Amino acid sequence: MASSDQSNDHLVHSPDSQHPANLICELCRKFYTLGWVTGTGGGTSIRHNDHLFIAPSGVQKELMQPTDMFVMDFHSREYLRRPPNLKPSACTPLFYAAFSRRGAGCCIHTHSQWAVLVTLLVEREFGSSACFEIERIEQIKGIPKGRGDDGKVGGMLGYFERLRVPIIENTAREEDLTESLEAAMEKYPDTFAVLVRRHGIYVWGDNVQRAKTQCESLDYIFQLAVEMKKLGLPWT
Ligand SMILES: CSC[C@@H](O)[C@@H](O)C(=O)COP(=O)(O)O
Ligand SMILES: [Zn+2]
Repeated sequence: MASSDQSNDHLVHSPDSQHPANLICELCRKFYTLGWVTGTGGGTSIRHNDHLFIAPSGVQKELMQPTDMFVMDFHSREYLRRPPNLKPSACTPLFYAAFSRRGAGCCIHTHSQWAVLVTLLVEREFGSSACFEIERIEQIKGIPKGRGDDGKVGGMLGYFERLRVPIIENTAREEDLTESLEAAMEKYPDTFAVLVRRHGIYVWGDNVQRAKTQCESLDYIFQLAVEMKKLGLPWT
């Protein structure tokens, strides 16, 4: 992309609070108060039509401005807008996997301590991927069941159904998680989230509202699961 395209400011300037560049900043401010994007970790990306809105790497995510956002073309994967002196989030290939493989409209990455603790409570399984499983908790109904053959979300999990969230092993560099995240998506076609051991979680949804509420439901369930484990109560 020509360097003149770096100043495509119209892509991120909008008085509309629901514009992706504005929303990412607002969401990250909220997520910071929850401990989800502390110390520059974590982040959020939104797809709007063929534009992907991506935050910079290594910045305080709760202080970002709309003009800090990168904009990538979904099909060519070229940057239509690159703020000077910033690098795109290292999570970009993982966000891209959610957009391209799952048709997501938003993907959230948190470093929530509840997500990290849950990954420490599930044994690493030799030769097969590990998975967090829980059932008979009301908040499970905040998580979608998966997609039908038509590609549409097939309703929410029921109270008596089991929530499964695959866990992948962490890597030294965020980008290097991409292959195992994609493998977990293949193995668990119904999942809307993947935990990363000792690191956090990626949660995606058809749109911002769904990704956010699913992430909130999961975080609530993880906190509960950690407390249940301390009390010796079974998850399933
Ligand atoms: C506290 S550094 C965390 C990063 O290495 C990474 O895990 C992360 O979630 C954020 O990456 P970033 O490139 O800043 O968007
Ligand atoms: Zn991370």
